[in-house]
Order: sequence, then structure tokens, then C-alpha cells
Amino acid sequence: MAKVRPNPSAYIEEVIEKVKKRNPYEPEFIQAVEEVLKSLAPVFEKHPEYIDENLLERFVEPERQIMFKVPWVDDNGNVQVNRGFRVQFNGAIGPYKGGLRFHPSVYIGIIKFLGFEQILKNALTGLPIGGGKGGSDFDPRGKSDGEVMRFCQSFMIELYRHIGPDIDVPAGDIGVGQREIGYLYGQYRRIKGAFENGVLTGKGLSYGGSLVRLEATGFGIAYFCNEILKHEGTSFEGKTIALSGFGNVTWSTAKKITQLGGKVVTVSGPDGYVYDPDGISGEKIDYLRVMRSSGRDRVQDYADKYGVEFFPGQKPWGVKVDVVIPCATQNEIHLEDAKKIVANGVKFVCEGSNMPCTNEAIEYLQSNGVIVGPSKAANAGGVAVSALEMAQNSMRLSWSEEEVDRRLHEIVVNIYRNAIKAAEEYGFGHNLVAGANIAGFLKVADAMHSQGNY
Ligand SMILES: NC(=O)C1=CN([C@@H]2O[C@H](COP(=O)(O)OP(=O)(O)OC[C@H]3O[C@@H](n4cnc5c(N)ncnc54)[C@H](O)[C@@H]3O)[C@@H](O)[C@H]2O)C=CC1
Ligand SMILES: O=C(O)CCC(=O)C(=O)O
Repeated sequence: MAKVRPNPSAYIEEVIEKVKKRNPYEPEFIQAVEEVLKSLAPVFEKHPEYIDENLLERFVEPERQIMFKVPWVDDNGNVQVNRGFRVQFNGAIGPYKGGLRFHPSVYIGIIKFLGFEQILKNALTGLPIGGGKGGSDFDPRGKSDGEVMRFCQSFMIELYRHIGPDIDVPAGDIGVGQREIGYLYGQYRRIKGAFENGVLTGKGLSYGGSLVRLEATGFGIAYFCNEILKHEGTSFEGKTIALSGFGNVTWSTAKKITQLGGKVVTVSGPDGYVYDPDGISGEKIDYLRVMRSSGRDRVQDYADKYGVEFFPGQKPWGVKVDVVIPCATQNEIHLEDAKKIVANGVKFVCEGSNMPCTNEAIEYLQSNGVIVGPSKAANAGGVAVSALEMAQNSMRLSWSEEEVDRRLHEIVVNIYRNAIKAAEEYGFGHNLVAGANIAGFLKVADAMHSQGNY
């Protein structure tokens, strides 16, 4: 007897329950899935065929997840062992694409939440890239260049067999920048005996990197936030902004916001935050890069150098500003932080890091009139320029800085417009969080539907 089709909300609930049951020790993954799925009921109203083919249960299950041993020798001659991961989540619209994260907090649940978000983010860019993510619980803090190199070489000895320019294309994320990508690519090239530089993005310019990739994520965040401000009849001009973190996403966001007339007054690290009332711009932004590459992971160094106030053990969300942009890591804005943000009269929160707000925090912010720019849309500029790097590698040529930046800007503005359009079309008004989920999902769902049940 044919199964009776459940209504969309019941179907979504059923899938969420299965995800919880199958992945009980992965709270970040469950959180990401719940946040996305609760926007999708109107999509299933319009596409009951997706329910019939159980598309959603297939969508929340990674196509492949790989876990491997990474042994390496430290500077004292001790043999260390870390764990490596690559989750190839969904390849319906293109080769798996997404960064590698090296951080002691990494486990399969973190990589799965990031890979899941990446599917929708990559779809939003309009470029042909599927969703994947990887990394390791390796802690780069305090490691020498030689240790990082030996670790990367060992990581690639296993990873190489799972990736390729048309298969899966990793890049950077927390703890992985141009230095690590260089070591990883060097090892890949040695193993393969071929110059397949489309296998990784975020490369140095001398061996196939793209101009503007280093800045792309932050520039994209600033462009996206600028669209939100424009829609509300305002701009960055004269506004104060609280950022968190001090890594690649933070400095590049600060750089573009400063160019657009805003004043960034906070950055943070695992040790606390600093408040710089004169604004973090120019040479101070260069110093953030020096701090990041020092491997110390300490923001207090900024306060010591520039003589500004340092707040140990605190996050910057209690500072009175006009715009809040978290740029460090997941779940950095909890409900209590959201309450402080609302109490300070902040009207705009644009997510720079992946899933920086808990689901309760997003709900609280939105129900108190704050416009939330979701990370999968706001920070998609990074992966978009990665896809442009792949395109340049395939063509064996390089575009100018102006060309890449122009394309990046166009892609980000389109993401904003498509998210708004989807939100309006599916009854979510101006809710960018729902709009981004729906616009990304529609593209992947259509590709999965067309390719049959698998
Ligand atoms: N690099 C890229 O192209 C993209 C990065 N992202 C996201 O942006 C965020 C930042 O990434 P990057 O700037 O590339 O990394 P990064 O390694 O350059 O900087 C990470 C920053 O976050 C802080 N941080 C990391 N884990 C923390 C923790 N558990 N508690 C407190 N602070 C912590 C570090 O102190 C550092 O300031 C991450 O959520 C990443 O997934 C999103 C899109 C693209
Ligand atoms: O550039 C890429 O491939 C991935 C960037 C990334 O990890 C992300 O968008 O979160």
C-alpha cells in the first residue's frame, strides 16, 4: 500500500527527529539542521513531490564522511597523533567545496554542521560548487613552521586520495591560511606528480592563487551588510561596529567597513576583547594580521601595543554600537548576549563567522526588530572567490584585482536579492535568514530531484 503523504510540517518534524536519533552526540549539527529545516515548510507545500521522494532525509545525510589518523613528529622528536576529517556532504550541483579547520575543538559534529551550511552557502553563490568541509583537532597555537609543515604533509598523505579539481576542493578556515594551503598543495603535487592546482583554493599568487581571495570573506560580509543598511535607507558612514575575533575574516571585514566609512571599535580573542574608541583601521588592521600569524591566539597584544582597554574573559556584545558582526566562531552569541545587543538599541546583526548565533539568539533578535544577516549568505564571498580561483585555474589565466572584486560584489548583491525574493515569495516577509535557507535549498533540491533518488 502506498504511504500516505505527511503534511510538510509533520514531514520536517519527522526528519528532525531522525537526525537527532542518528547523531545524538553532535549538537552543532542538530542545531544547524533545525535552523534550516524550520524555514522549509512552504517549499514542501509547493513541491509535494520532494516529500514523496524523501528528498529531505537524503539532504541531511552526508554523501560520505572520512575520518583518518594523522601522525607527525614534533620539534622534540615526539610522535603526535591527531584526527583528520573530510565530510563530502552534497555534490548535486558541483564538486564538494569547503574549508579545512585546524582547531582543538574539531570533531565530526563541527565538521558536519559546517559542511551542511556550506551546501546552501555554495548554492547561494550561483556557482557550480557542492558542499563539503574538513579539518583536524590539531592545535596550531604555539607550533613552529616545521611542525605545521610536517602535520600538513601527513594530513595530505591520506586526504589526497579523496580530493581532486573535479572531485573535492578544500580551502582554509579557522587555523588554516595561505601557509597551510601552501604546505598541503606542495605535498599533493609531490604525491600526484602533477600540477593540478585546482585541487585547493586560497593558494599563494605565485602558484595559482587568486587576487582578492585573502580579503574576499570580509569584503563580502561588508558588501552584504551594506545592502542591508541600504535597504533601511542608511549606510556604514558614521556608524560604529563591534567585531569579534582577529583572524582573516575579522581583519578583512574591518578593512572594507573602514573604506565604506564605518568605525570598527572592538576585536576579540579567546582571552577577551579590546575596545578602541578611535577605530581599528590602517596600520592597526595590519597588526591584526601580525597577531594572527604569531600563532599566540591572544588579543591582549593589541591592547598592550595601542594602549586601549582590554576586557579579559569577556565578549564584546555589551558594547554600545550601531552594528554587530561576529567573525570568530560558532555559537559566540547566546540568548544572554542577544538580550544585551537588543538593550543597546542595535538594529543590525550580520553574521560573519559560521553559525555565530544560537537559534534562541536569532529568534530573540528577530522578534525584537533586529535585522539578522545569516552567515550562509553574508560570508559566502569567501567561497565565491574560491570558485573564481578554480575558474581561473581551469582557464590557466589570472584576473586583475578589479575584475575579481567586481565579480565578488555582483555575486554578493545577487545573494542578498535572491534571499529577499525567496523570503517574500514564500511568506517570510523581509526575513533574510529564512530567505537564504529557501533560496539555497531550492537550487540543490532541484538538482537532487533531477538526478533521481540516490
Ligand atoms: N576563511 C574564510 O574564507 C571563511 C571563514 N569563515 C568563518 O569565519 C570564522 C573565522 O574564520 P577565519 O577568520 O578564517 O579563521 P582564523 O583562524 O583566521 O581566525 C579565527 C579567529 O577566531 C578566534 N577563535 C577561534 N576559535 C575560537 C573559540 N573557540 N573561542 C574564541 N575565539 C575563537 C581566533 O582567536 C581568531 O581570532 C569561522 O567561523 C569560519 O568558519 C566563513 C567563510 C569563509
Ligand atoms: O573557500 C572555500 O572553499 C571555503 C570557505 C569556507 O570554509 C566557508 O565558506 O566557510
